[in-house]
Amino acid sequence: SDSMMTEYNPNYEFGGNAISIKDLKEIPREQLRLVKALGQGAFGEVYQGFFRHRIGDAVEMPVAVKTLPELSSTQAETDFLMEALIMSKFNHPNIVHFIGVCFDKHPRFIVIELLAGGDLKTFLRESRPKPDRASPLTMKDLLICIVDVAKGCKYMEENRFIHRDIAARNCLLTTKGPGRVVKIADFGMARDIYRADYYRKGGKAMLPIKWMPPEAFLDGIFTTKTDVWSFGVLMWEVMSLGYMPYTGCANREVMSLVTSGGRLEPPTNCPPQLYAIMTQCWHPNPEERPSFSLILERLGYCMQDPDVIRAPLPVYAKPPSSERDTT
Ligand SMILES: C[C@@H](Oc1cc(-c2cccc(S(C)(=O)=O)c2)cnc1N)c1cc(F)ccc1N1NC=CN1
Repeated sequence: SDSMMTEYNPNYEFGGNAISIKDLKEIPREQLRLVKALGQGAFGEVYQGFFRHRIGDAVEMPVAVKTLPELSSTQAETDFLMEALIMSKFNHPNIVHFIGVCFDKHPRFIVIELLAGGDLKTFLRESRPKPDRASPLTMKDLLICIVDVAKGCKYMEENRFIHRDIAARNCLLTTKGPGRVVKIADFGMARDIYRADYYRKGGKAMLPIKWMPPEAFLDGIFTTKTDVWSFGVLMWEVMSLGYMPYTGCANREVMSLVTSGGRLEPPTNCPPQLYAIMTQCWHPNPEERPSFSLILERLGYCMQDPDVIRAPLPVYAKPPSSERDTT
């Protein structure tokens, strides 16, 4: 057997028990059918495909397949394994469902549920009001997206798992249409840090500075309150329909702005009750930031508040020329 099976077999501990590679569900490759590329993941191409539970089954389940290129470093192999271990332990409706792996030989695959609505950031940008049509979304739709992510975050908080990269780009939708459910679907940052006790991908360039609190980018301190800060930025992303936070600012400018108390402005038409939750998530003192269970409670009140629910979404306004989107 090759390096994946022998040299690197890091154990992973989640919610009290340790697991390792042997606990991962191995899928026979013949039960998988890759159809089309969805885009580049952190390692290699991500494909849309189908998974047949049993050979001969007529029913095929749509899946997303993360691939690890054959010529990958040992580090990448370990990271890939760690990501599978992390995802395999979650069990929550607002966290992407892990199906299994093909680790018997190259190319290695991680198979997860396919969320046909694509990522949340793209969905928000596509849902902006256009000159010829108002946004198809209501304030309630946006609030439901935010509540879905908060539920996933609450589950991670309860299991003392720190995600480190909560952002609209890392969330997916079951569908773009009504009844959509948002799920947290990318654990790359947590995987990197879990495996190495410092962030090794090379300096600040790789860090999601605009989603990080001061204690994280200044002192490398990460707790569940780090995810609370990032969740506040995700709320801002949703309410602005997918704008890049701190539009036009470089990471260094954001770091000095935020450390001197500067914060994101309320998005157009954002109900003050929602902006209040965002600013609580951005409290300079991590302990003063609300827990995800408290955030969910406050979001619940917003869902019951007609002033919030009935607030209109912004009508068509030419995006500011400086709204350069670089993610
Ligand atoms: C790994 C990948 O996972 C998925 C992507 C899409 C998915 C992503 C985009 C578009 C479509 S779709 C609407 O064409 O079916 C489906 C659907 N389901 C997934 N499980 C992913 C998870 C994320 F949290 C964020 C982005 C991506 N990727 N990776 C490569 C492209 N996106």
